[in-house]
Amino acid sequence: MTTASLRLALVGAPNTGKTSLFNRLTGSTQKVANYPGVTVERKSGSFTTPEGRSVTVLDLPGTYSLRGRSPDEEITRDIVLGRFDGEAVPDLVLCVADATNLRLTLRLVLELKRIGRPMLLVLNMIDIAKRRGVTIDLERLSQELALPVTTAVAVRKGGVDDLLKRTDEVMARAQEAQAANQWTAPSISDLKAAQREADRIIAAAVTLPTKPDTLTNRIDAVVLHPVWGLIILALILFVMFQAVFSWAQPAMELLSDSFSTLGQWVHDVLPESWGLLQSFLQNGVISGVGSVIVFLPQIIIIFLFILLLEDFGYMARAAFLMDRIMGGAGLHGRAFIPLLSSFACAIPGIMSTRVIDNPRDRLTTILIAPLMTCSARIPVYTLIISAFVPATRVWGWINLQGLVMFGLYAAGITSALTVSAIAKFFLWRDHAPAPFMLELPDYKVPRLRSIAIGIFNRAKAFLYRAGTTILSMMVLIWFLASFPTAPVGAEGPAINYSFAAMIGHALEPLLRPIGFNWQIAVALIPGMAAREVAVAALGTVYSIEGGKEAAEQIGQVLAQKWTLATALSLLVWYIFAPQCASTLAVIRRETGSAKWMVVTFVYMLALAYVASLLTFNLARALGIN
Ligand SMILES: Nc1nc2c(ncn2[C@@H]2O[C@H](COP(=O)(O)OP(=O)(O)OP(=O)(O)O)[C@@H](O)[C@H]2O)c(=O)[nH]1
Ligand SMILES: [Mg+2]
Repeated sequence: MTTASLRLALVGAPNTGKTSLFNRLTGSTQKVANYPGVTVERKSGSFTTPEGRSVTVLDLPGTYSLRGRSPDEEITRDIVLGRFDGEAVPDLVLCVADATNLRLTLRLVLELKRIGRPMLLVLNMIDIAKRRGVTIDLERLSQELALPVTTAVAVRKGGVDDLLKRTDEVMARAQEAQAANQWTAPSISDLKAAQREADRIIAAAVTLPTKPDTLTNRIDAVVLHPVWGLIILALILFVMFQAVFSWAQPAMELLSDSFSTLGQWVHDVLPESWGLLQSFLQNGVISGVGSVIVFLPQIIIIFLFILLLEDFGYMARAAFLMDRIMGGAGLHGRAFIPLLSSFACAIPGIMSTRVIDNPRDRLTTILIAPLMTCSARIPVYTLIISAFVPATRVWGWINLQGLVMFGLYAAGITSALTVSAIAKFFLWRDHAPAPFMLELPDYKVPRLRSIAIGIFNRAKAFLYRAGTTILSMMVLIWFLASFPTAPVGAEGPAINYSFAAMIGHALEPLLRPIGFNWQIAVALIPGMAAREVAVAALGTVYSIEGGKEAAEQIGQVLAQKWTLATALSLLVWYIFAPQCASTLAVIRRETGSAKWMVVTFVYMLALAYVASLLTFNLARALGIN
């Protein structure tokens, strides 16, 4: 037995459970969801087989063929063929199939055989196949394909035991299983021939139940209905935003009170002569970082909804429903899931545009993804909404704050569609998007474990940001807002003499037309590191300015210091402004040029300024002050 690590690659059609297998084998927590195109990168992990072989396993994007039609499929092709930079060909190709739907994976298996690498076919989701009464003659299948075949249930403990055993067996005979690489890119007629062969093998080895699964069809009859479907989609989103405000409230108040108490405690415990440290801890660290962490309950609720819908299998349906509307705006149906992922954060959203094969369709999607309301905007929106929108109910049952939040999300979506329509009109009028094809997965009962992991990962990322980017920005802002100290005998709050005030006042003339004061100007620049920083920065600036009454809640301070017109203008600013440096960096990486990064920055900034200018002046003209 060799001591060098064996290299194993997970290859298969999209949504067959490759990442679930990867997680089960390696103990990782990579993202799993019930729609095609979740994985768009190569991920590696390791484990040891029962016989003690150490294995490096690669999780790859799903693909129907090695032709490499889109950037994510190219990654899979290059790894499998050994063309990926710094990566040797895999020692074993683990071909993963959905046991309830073998057609497309078997065609891929026939193509993969031409590479001449040792292979093992895994029929995953055998639990579902059994429940539905699908019977598969494994011996016959193995004979027909001339390959070893095993079954697995990636999501169940012990569900990969047989797979591990078979991996050892195959590796022991790996030398014999090798052959020369005869792969060439298949033509359409090659694919058709392979599909006929796959269908023949399925007819020989698989018996389908007499009563096919009708639950998925019954749900789809309602959910995909051209009218009911859209109403249901709108209702789901509506309930989600209502929940974000109503359910999160108690937890947020608890967190907010805890941070105030902590701040007060630090204030009381430290001797008066330690004023600088006192101010640093209370105003910089606790009030700054605390003002962001308070939003954790909202982030958790929004992700609970999104993850449940993803795992249930609804998201691919939503993409299908939105295809017509998106097509009208010049977007490909495949853009839906990347745009939806951008609700979490534009960065994974932009990365998941890799599933779009046409470069123009992909670029349009990348350009508008930052307009979708990412979760970093939630703190900014919530802070301003809670300070200025009364928590009353409209028609007795609709939470007004939730309604405004819904409106802000809708504004983000509408503007994204508009920008796409404009881009299409001016840049590529002659280009018609290719027809949209997406396999609709069967509905599955959401798995508690993967929902929990998803929420945990999101919460961790959020807290990590609070502890790193946001904390370090807060230290900087506290410093800028505290130094230089006020000269002896000076009047007014000391902050008026600080660097922060100097910077803020320098920028103020530019921002006054849109209703921003110098404190907002100070918050916007560090807000480029992460949007939430703006909230924390306002917290720090106002709490230093407030002096003794600093324990007051930031929301109450804003309600006193800003006019409603300013608040509205800032909300609108946050819909459009390119307030995130990491997103710009990812645009540069994914488009391979600085050009599109600059284009995004400029168009979003222009949009933000004009929209805020209109909002502020309109609000004042209407007498809202
Ligand atoms: N019941 C059951 N569900 C499974 C099994 N394996 C995966 N799933 C579910 O199938 C869905 C897809 O799983 P993923 O692991 O994301 O599939 P993937 O092949 O990585 O998908 P892509 O990255 O999009 O190619 C998820 O909802 C999983 O929970 C299984 O063996 N049994
Ligand atoms: Mg995957």
